Amino acid sequence: MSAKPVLTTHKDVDFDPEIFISTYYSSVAGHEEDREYVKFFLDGLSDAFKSSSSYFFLLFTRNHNNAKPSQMSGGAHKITLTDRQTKHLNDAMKNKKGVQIIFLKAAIADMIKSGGIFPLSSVEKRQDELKRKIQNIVKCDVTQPNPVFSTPVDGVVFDAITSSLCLETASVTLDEYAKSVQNISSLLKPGGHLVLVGVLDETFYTVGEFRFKSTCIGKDQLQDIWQKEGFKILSLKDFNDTCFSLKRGSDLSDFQNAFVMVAKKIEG
Ligand SMILES: C[S@@+](CC[C@H](N)C(=O)[O-])C[C@H]1O[C@@H](n2cnc3c(N)ncnc32)[C@H](O)[C@@H]1O
Repeated sequence: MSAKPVLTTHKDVDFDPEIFISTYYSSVAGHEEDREYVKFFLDGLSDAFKSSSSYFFLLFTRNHNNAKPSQMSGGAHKITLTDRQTKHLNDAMKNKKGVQIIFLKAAIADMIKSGGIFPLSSVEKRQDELKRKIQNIVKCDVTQPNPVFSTPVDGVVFDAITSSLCLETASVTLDEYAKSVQNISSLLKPGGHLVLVGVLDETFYTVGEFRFKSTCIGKDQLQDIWQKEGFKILSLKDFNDTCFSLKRGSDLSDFQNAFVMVAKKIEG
């Protein structure tokens, strides 16, 4: 029998992206307990970005074209990648065989086989295109008032931000979550768009020997917090409405639902 995972938080322990990917994203269906939630995210992001879901793993998208959400994937030509840990992002950029944190080749390949979003010939092209657009990889801590504090992007306000499965794991209480929302909002220009991927009603998720605590946030609380921060929610798709009810209680994670939200920071 394997040892019981150690309960911790992202503040205390770095997680291992290789174990994370092999656990949750080994195929387009995701982990068997998660019942195609990866496909739900890809489809949801595909709708949000219209022509591409390549930004699945990108936290912050900087776009100098003032693009609308439907134009963001094509329009964004300067992208900044951020995370609390940046080593895996740097490795992935340097080494094609490195951690495939940006492109889930297996997942994309499966989708192609099943007639999904990507034509086969475009996968490598998209990968190269995205690599060209990534200008910076910088550390960020969403729990801090100035989350991206390192040069060269300190003080920059972004045209669009995308964040995936980060906010709920960066904190534990709803108050802390709301503070992270405030911190992220300070990085987005008024009128800018946010594309947010997350899970609902989750208290933990497990990566290898560590069980990370998570903010247990419901759909209404999510909307409430973003609206109070001055965002207009343009769309909010959730897994249980779109696919089927998860109702899970697993050793891996206890999230009950997942969502893709598109919101706009209100001007003035
Ligand atoms: C569940 S993983 C999600 C990884 C990836 N974005 C995805 O969608 O699969 C959570 C990520 O949040 C990052 N993270 C945790 N706390 C953070 C913080 N305070 N600020 C920024 N990133 C944080 C972790 O380093 C990790 O990469």
